[in-house]
Amino acid sequence: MAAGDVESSLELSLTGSGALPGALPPARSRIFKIIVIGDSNVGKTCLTYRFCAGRFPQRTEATIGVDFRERAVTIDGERIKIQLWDTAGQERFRKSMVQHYYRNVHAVVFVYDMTNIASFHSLPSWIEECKQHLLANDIPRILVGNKCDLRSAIQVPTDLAQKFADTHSMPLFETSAKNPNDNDHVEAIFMTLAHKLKSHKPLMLSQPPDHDEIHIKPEPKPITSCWC
Ligand SMILES: Nc1nc2c(ncn2[C@@H]2O[C@H](COP(=O)(O)OP(=O)(O)OP(=O)(O)O)[C@@H](O)[C@H]2O)c(=O)[nH]1
Ligand SMILES: [Mg+2]
Repeated sequence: MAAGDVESSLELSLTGSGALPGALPPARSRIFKIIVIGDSNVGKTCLTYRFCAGRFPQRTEATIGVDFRERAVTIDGERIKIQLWDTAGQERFRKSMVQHYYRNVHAVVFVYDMTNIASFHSLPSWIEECKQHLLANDIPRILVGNKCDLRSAIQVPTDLAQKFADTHSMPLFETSAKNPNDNDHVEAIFMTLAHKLKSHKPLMLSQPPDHDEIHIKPEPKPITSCWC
C-alpha cells in the first residue's frame, strides 16, 4: 500500500478549561476522527505522535483529558485530515471528557501493551465503554498491541491476542511506536484505517473539535515521509 503524501501535522489538546476562540479556522477537506483508547501507559500518546510527527517523543506524561494530533494526507488524489484523539487512560483524567471522545467518531483504535497482560485484560471494559456510548456497529475498529520491541518482556502471546481480535471481529496489529521497523509499521496501520474509511465514502466535512475549548500546543515539525 502506498502511504499518502504528508502535507501537515498539528497538535492540539482539550482539557476542559480556558479558551482560545478562533484559534483554528475550519478547513474544508474531509476529516476522519479516530479515537485511540486503552489503559494508561500502553503507548497511545507515543503511537499517535509517531504517526503525526514521524518520530518517538523524547518524553511523555500521562495524558490529561485528550490530545488531538492531526495529519493531512492525500489518498487517491483526495486531501484528507486524519484527526487522532489521544485519550487519557487514567480514569481520573478521563471523567469530564468522555462524552467528547465518542461524538461523531469514525473509527476506534484499541491499544494494549504487549508487555503488560493487565492492559490486555482491560480490553473488554474499553469495548464496553464504546457500547455504552452507542457507537454504531459498522464503525471500523482495530486492535493494536504496542511495545513489540521489548521482546524479552512480552506477556501477551500473539495467538491469544489474535483469538480475542477474531472474537470481536477486529484486525490485530503488533507494533512498536519506539522502533518503527518492528512488525507492523505504525504508519501502515493508520493509513490502512484511513483507506478503509475513505472507501466507505462517508459524508464528513472538516470541523474543528469544540473550538471553544481548544488549546494550541507547540506544533510538531511537518515531515516529508514517515517511513523511517
Ligand atoms: N519500549 C517501548 N516503550 C514505549 C513504546 N510506546 C510507548 N512507550 C513508553 O511507554 C510509556 C507510556 O507511553 P505513553 O504513550 O505516554 O502512554 P499512554 O497510553 O499515552 O498513557 P496515558 O496518557 O496515561 O493514557 C512511556 O514511557 C513511553 O516511552 C514502545 O513502542 N516501545
Ligand atoms: Mg497519553
